[in-house]
Amino acid sequence: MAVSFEAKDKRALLNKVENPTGKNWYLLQEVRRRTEGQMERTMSSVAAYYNGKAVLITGATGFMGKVLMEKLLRSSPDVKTVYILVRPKAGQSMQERVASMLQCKVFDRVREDYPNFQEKIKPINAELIQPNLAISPEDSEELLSQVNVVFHCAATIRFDEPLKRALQLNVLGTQQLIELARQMQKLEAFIHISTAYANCNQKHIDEIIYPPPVEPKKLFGLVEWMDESIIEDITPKLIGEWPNTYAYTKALTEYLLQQEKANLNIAIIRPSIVGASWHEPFPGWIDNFNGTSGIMIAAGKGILRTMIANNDAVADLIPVDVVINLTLVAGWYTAVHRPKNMMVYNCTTGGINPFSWGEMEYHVLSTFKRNPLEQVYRTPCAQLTSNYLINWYWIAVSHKAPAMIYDLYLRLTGRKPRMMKILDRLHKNLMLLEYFTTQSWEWSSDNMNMLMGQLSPEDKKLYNFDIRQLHWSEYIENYCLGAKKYLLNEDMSGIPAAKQHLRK
Ligand SMILES: CCCCCCCCCCCCCCCCCC(=O)SCCNC(=O)CCNC(=O)[C@H](O)C(C)(C)COP(=O)(O)OP(=O)(O)OC[C@H]1O[C@@H](n2cnc3c(N)ncnc32)[C@H](O)[C@@H]1OP(=O)(O)O
Ligand SMILES: NC(=O)C1=CN([C@@H]2O[C@H](COP(=O)(O)OP(=O)(O)OC[C@H]3O[C@@H](n4cnc5c(N)ncnc54)[C@H](OP(=O)(O)O)[C@@H]3O)[C@@H](O)[C@H]2O)C=CC1
Repeated sequence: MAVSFEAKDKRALLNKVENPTGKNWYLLQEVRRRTEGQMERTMSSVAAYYNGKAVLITGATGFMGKVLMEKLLRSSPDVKTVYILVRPKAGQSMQERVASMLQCKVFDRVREDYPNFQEKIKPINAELIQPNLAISPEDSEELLSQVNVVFHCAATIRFDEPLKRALQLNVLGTQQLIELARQMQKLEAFIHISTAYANCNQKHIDEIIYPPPVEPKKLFGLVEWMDESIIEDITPKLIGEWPNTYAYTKALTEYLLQQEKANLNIAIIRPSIVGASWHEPFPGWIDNFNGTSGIMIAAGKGILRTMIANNDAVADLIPVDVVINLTLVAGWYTAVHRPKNMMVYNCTTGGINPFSWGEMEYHVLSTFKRNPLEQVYRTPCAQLTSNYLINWYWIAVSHKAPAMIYDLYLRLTGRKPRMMKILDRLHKNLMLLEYFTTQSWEWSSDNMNMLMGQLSPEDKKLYNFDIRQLHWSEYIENYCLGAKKYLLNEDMSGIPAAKQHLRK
């Protein structure tokens, strides 16, 4: 439905209509939603700031990059250009990748509001681990003369990434981007996305940069000349207290940014475990199986029956739209207020609106019992335990034994056995996540609160990151339904059949 509108007139019109009903009600709700959105935009300092600006985003094809791009284009439709660094991948050229990405559901809202939004996007062929980011001289020249704000989201987020590759991409890639940023003539802000777990060797994490055990630059030489297998061998010694190469390289990157900052206006955003959208662009929107989502689905499918987690530990989940709203506001604040020191924003929920793994278990299972996934393997029924012996027992009884029987049945009916393979992957996944599900951390959030205090009432609504308003039960329900819809492509109309299958 294409609705064109002029905000003030439509608002006046809407106020005259009393108690609309039926079809009109939906139409008027739609007009009201858009009108209010437009009025907020016209009064918003943050949205106004990005209008007319050239913005560069790395990692735009990723989970958070897509949400960032969508929100930026929807809230500041007059943004001058959104440059995105994209590499060719899996036999697809950069252009093909961007074209298929823009078809994604995540862009439906901006597509509806601004059908020509793609015209603002300018993809740049780039590969972060290549010298000079493999950007052509012409593209480089354009970026240097145009870009006002950089959002650096690209990273490898795999916990099992070999150290060499994680260093090359997360640390060296950022170093190269900073070198490029230093030459940008109109640069006003550089926003780096880190992780709240970069300093997970600390129990209380302040909004400061902690010195890493080794100078990042000392490791650069190592990456260049040392054989990959030798680096693998010394990885546990090098990463020390860190649980994986991902968190370790993110810590090194933060320190590197502080060292390389010079006169750049840099801010660091540290989100905790980023989950599906709370509201925008759609409640429950998610597009990957990382971290929580894959485990939720395994529980919903009845495959996961036991896992190591402390029921009382804080599950520091943060919705992706909250992170993106905070990121856009931080970009505005950094550019306009130019804080003297590099600001770090811990973007977490635990200290403000805590939620535990035990509560998570309850809400996930309850949602999937009411709204089953299609073709479930067994009834969703999982338990979290911190007792390794109990967990080991349930793995044998409730994971492996039924999987062996099921695989035998598949073999006997002429099909390929697959359940043990799925379980092996799940167990590897759970082992890597265990570090995060058995402990709690405390993050200070003074800078996030300060940022909220800087916002006008309109900006607070348009860029909402006030997680005190988050109702966990509702959020987790939407998250599970979003995983069903957007990850597994299951239609809600299939729920009665799924329920019948579950009963069988
Ligand atoms: C009772 C319920 C209670 C619920 C409790 C939930 C508890 C969750 C705990 C979460 C803790 C998370 C802590 C994270 C904290 C750090 C936050 C950050 O900064 S970290 C930033 C966040 N970083 C992270 O979270 C990274 C964590 N993950 C990793 O590092 C890796 O995934 C891995 C090493 C664990 C497994 O690697 P590997 O074995 O190689 O497997 P791949 O992954 O490569 O997937 C291969 C293919 O399978 C596909 N697929 C996957 N799952 C499912 C599924 N369930 N179905 C269907 N399909 C699935 C997948 O799409 C892929 O397809 P394709 O692309 O090939 O077509
Ligand atoms: N998801 C989470 O739970 C959390 C994420 N973060 C941080 O947020 C940021 C974004 O994470 P998220 O969106 O989840 O991650 P994704 O894995 O979804 O996206 C990663 C992005 O980085 C790009 N990228 C990876 N390698 C290269 C390369 N060599 N050259 C160019 N681009 C590359 C990917 O491009 P391509 O499509 O080509 O692979 C993709 O666009 C990261 O910095 C991460 O550390 C922080 C806390 C939690």
